[in-house]
Amino acid sequence: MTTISAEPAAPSTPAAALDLAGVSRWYGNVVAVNDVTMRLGAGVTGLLGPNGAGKTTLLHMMAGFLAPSRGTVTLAGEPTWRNPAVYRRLGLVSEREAVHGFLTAYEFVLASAKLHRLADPEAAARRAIALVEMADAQDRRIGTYSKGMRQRTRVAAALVHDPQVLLLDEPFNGMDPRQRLHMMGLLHSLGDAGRTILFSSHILEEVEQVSGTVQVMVAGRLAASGDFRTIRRLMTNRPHVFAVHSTDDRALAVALMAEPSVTGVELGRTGLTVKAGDYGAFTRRLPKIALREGIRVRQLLPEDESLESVFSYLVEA
Ligand SMILES: Nc1ncnc2c1ncn2[C@@H]1O[C@H](COP(=O)(O)OP(=O)(O)OP(=O)(O)O)[C@@H](O)[C@H]1O
Repeated sequence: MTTISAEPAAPSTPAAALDLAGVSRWYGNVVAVNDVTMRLGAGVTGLLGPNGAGKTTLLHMMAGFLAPSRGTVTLAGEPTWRNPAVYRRLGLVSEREAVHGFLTAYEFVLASAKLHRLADPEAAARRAIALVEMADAQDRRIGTYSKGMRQRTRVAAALVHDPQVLLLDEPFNGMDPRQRLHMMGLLHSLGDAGRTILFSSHILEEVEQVSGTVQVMVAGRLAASGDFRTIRRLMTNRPHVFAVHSTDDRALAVALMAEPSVTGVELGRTGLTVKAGDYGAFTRRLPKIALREGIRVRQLLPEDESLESVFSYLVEA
């Protein structure tokens, strides 16, 4: 993990909890967020879920940009929707946001400071830029920056008013590994300084590396939440599904049913569908069983490895 040399200042007021109580949001017939209840406190939380799970909608409701159709989002007890007092305590880095390439980072962040009507916008812009380690490049045009530098500039703009809560929508998208590490270090140090940081991602590894706590969303619902080790265990211990075809599927099915690593076998027209609790144990055992039974395995294909299926397992669990 890279370390951030500029010591991030703690927010001027301590972090307050962001509370979601029975929050739903629908667009016509589409239920984007369905009855989500969660509490976020100081530190880094990852919001994990496949595309379309409702992460962006949830973040926008948290930030007060979107009204919940039902339920409430509150920061330290105050609703975030239509509440300018709360906007001063929150920052949002949205997923896609065009930044004028002809501006310098300093000009861009300064504009954000002025929008917030800060007493000393110049000092606030310089402080936020130092926090994301962009001071050296702050007078260059944004058009000349790398993706990671542009992203850090947007984080600086969202931090310029020293918010207690920072929400980031897919901040690692399109970054190379070095830029990722840098951004991870930055989020860590902001969280360690007492801010409430929530970032969304559809990649478990990303969330694992940055956050202590993970909230998993699937199809608008909160499917799981907890420490990343618990989430990882839930995801890797799920049953794996394999398509198996051999010279004698019927005999192989009988032999497999006696195997402890196998939790289900189905004989179909094109072969067997086998469910196994442990991926490694099953793939090691199968050739041995086939040899013992005098059967030749013609095909072994894992069937169920899409991200969506992993997530839907969590919903069913
Ligand atoms: N303005 C809108 N009008 C209609 N449907 C919408 C609107 N915004 C989002 N949706 C739908 O709500 C659901 C959740 O979308 P959302 O963007 O919140 O998910 P997400 O997890 O952020 O996914 P992604 O990472 O792909 O942005 C999707 O089915 C999406 O099509």
